[in-house]
Amino acid sequence: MTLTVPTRKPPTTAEPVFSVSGLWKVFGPKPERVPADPELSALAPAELRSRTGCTAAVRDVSFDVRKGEVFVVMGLSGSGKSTLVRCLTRLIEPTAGTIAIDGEDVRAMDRARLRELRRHRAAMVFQHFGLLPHRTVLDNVAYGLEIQGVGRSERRERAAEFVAKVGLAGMEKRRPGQLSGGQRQRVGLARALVVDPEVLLFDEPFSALDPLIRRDMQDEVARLHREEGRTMVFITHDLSEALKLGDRIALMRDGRVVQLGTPEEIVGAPADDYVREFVRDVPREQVLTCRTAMRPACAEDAAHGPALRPEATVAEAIEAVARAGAPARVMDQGRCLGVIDHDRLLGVVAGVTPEAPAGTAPAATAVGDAPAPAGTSTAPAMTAGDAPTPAAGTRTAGNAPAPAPAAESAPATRETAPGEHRPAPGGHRPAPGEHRPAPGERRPASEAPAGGTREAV
Ligand SMILES: Nc1ncnc2c1ncn2[C@@H]1O[C@H](COP(=O)(O)OP(=O)(O)OP(=O)(O)O)[C@@H](O)[C@H]1O
Repeated sequence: MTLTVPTRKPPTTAEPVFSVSGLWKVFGPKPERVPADPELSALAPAELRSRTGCTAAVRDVSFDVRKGEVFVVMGLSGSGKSTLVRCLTRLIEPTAGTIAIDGEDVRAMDRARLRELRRHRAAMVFQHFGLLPHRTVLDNVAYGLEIQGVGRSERRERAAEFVAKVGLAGMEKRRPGQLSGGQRQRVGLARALVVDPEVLLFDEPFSALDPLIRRDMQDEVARLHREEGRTMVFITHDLSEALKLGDRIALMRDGRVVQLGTPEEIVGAPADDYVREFVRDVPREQVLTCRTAMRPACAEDAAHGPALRPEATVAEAIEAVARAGAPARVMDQGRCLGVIDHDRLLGVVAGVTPEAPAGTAPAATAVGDAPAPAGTSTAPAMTAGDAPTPAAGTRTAGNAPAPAPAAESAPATRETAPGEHRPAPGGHRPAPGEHRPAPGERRPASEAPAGGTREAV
């Protein structure tokens, strides 16, 4: 699998735009009895179908989409992705549960309010974007403004701005038939963007595009997100697309969200065998970060070696360590959080957690980024008081790793306290002076992805 996962900002903890709780969508006769009856709601999909004739496309799903994040809904065909996202704006009527946008109850909205929701607040970009064939590119983009009643000259001016923004300047007068598939998709994107929605909902927008154009469009979405910080919900069944674009990923199976977390959490700590199978071929070094891979620093290595940010990928660390010929320091605001050496790098690539080198004492030290001049005393070794302390509610050393969260209700992500060592997702948090592989984190070498499947960033 080729993967180009950008170094990303830590996941936002901003307030939710969408809040979804206990959501069900059941197709079939008398659908509301399924979520209401614990016996029926516990049935496996095939049994539910044979006993009731119903399909539970979405089963008791809860999550928040936070302001400014790209929230990816991923899963195999038929897992319920489209149904779930269509429920958000009631393009499909939910059977049970609650949905709120900015605190407003979506299920209580009347038709006019719903229309307003779909036109102004949560615009959908479809795979088949339904461009109007007899209109020019400019008029297709302006269409969304036209239904909003914006005057002709203003809407043409704004449309031209968004045509340029998606890289189609000069093509304003063409008709959709004179465009390639990728260009048409850009028109669809500009048409959704021009109405300035709070949230963009993408339903597998690029799955019909050939791989190169697809990558182009993914980059376009990533760029727009970077520049505008717009909240996006993005459906895909393509893992590399999910890892590339998603700040967080909800992985669906048979209508349920089986895991919700950052790409790093999904790849580093699959919640079950299904997720593990999904992420098996992912080049871990391109997803896992230095914060996850590092070991505690000793006093002497806290002052030497190349400096990396905690969010840098292990792939970046491999390059830095190879160039310097020495372990890299993971630095945050002048503080050495830990060290990444060859053992750690190999451990990530092989999918195993290396044992600590004998005698390694952890040292989290407040030192400058610049290496200490030769002959000066190195930074002081960490005192007990400096020890990275787990934030309240997190695991402490020695605890078995908590199973990765099955849904939003579990703490899929959390902010890291300043100076705190963030544990490998599902992995281990070493106690001071201790290195222990986390149970369940160690993968047998036979399971490690073959070297041949990996490609450089
Ligand atoms: N109108 C409907 N009536 C009955 N069953 C439906 C209906 N729409 C969807 N389903 C069923 O609900 C389940 C989820 O479908 P959905 O389209 O949400 O999945 P998906 O993950 O988006 O799939 P894909 O990736 O193929 O688009 C499937 O079993 C599907 O057959």
